[in-house]
Amino acid sequence: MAACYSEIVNKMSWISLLHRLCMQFSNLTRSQNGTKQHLGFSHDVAFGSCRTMCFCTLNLQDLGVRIPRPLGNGPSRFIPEKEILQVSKVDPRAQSIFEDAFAALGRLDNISLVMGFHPQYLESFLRTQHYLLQMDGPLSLHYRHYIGIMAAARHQCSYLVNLHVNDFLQVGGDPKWLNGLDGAPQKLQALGELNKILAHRPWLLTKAHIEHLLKAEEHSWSLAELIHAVVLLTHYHSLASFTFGCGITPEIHSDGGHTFRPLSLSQYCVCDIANGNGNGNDLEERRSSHQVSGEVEVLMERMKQLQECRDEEEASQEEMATRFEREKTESMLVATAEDEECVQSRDVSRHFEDPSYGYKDFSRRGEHVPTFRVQDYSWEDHGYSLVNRLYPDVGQLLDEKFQMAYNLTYNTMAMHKDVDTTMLRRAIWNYIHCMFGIRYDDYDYGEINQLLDRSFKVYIKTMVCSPEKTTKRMYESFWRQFQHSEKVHVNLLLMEARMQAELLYALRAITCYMT
Ligand SMILES: CC(C)C[C@H](N)C(=O)O
Repeated sequence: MAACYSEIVNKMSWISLLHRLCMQFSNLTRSQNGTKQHLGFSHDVAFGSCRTMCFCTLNLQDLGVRIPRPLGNGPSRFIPEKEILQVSKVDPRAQSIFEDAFAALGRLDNISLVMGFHPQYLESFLRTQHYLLQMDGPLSLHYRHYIGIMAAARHQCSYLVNLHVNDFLQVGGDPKWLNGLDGAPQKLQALGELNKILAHRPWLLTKAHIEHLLKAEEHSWSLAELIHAVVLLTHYHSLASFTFGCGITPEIHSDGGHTFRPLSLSQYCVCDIANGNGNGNDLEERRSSHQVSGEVEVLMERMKQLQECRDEEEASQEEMATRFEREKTESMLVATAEDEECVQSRDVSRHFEDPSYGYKDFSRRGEHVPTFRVQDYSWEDHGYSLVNRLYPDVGQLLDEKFQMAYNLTYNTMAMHKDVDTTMLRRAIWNYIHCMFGIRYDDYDYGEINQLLDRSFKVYIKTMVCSPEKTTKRMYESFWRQFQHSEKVHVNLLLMEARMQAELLYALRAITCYMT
């Protein structure tokens, strides 16, 4: 009987997932003037499912079955659900990407919904991810998901771990491997060290690490497999940053996505509760603009002044180098968040050894990060072709995705239109690379201090170095007048810059090994 109940409950969580998706799609399918469009999911279908659900719920409840209900309000803890759904209502491109993603995977995850603010980028992101996980490639499917789990677990990202645990099992992965890295084949265990270094101190990678993996006799990796693994590791480290940086909530059917605690149903329809519209959190207070008014204008003024100075005087090479070193050292000392509010619903530490090896262990001591000169090894001139040679098409896909993130602009700054934001976006990208010791010798790092204020730097540092410590307060305290979509935009820059930085170190080590 117990088994039978748990089966029903399991089904119910799927029904509720389906219902949620239907509601989401019903929201997506309603166009601005309220007329319905003919898509795979219509409001009627959603409404039908909702009614079925109410019906099921009541009957099952009569039988004494515990009914799961969603926790949280939509895809992000930081962004009101309505705002996220609004995007796809007004942007047909986002809508069609969502449909394709749903058709390909049978799900539409919260990451995609939040990335939907930037459909052009989302398309490139999903294309790459689909290629890495599902298309022909050196690694078997269960290896790919396991590597995703290992990478996400480094940052205690239970959201991504859960997603890939499900995928891993679905493609026939051995459940025993999920008990910990010890339970996985030696070949994967050997990847643990690379995972750890890449995630926290990629500058320490040497060709010896690569050699260790490629020459391990019967457990050795081929070069092509290693490239595939490196791309997956860096993809999931940076996606963990995005997940925490945007406060992505667990999928409804995952751990932490639902609860069995009953809610007072008196004033709400069950469908409203399931849709997250029942508890009034959507009426989230708008950011109090009077305290921060002028913030955007000050920033725009600084950009203008810097542009003018740029045209006037040029600093010497030595001065430019000093400015980089100063910014790099300072970035090491920016404190990341306190431990408050960290949400962890599943013990993921068992997936990797040495959980103590995190960023904080050395940043406080002010470890010296060596300088990596982009003239010596860059993505465009070196990394790209190495990846493309060993794992065809992936270099191209990554390149498109990097460019997309780097060049994405709507020429807006909060409420201002027609603004050239290149300087600000460059400062963000270069600051992240600077934290990793990567230097562009034609960039004046003095600009960073003019454009990125302290609370923004704390957010960036936390999100890139210890993403699991990102808090809602941190998200709210930087750029208070900017739109949520702009903060998601910032997250895309951070995520891609981080991925490229890790990749540069890994690929440079591989190149050293090969030559
Ligand atoms: C990250 C933001 C400053 C981006 C800006 N809204 C733009 O469209 O360029």
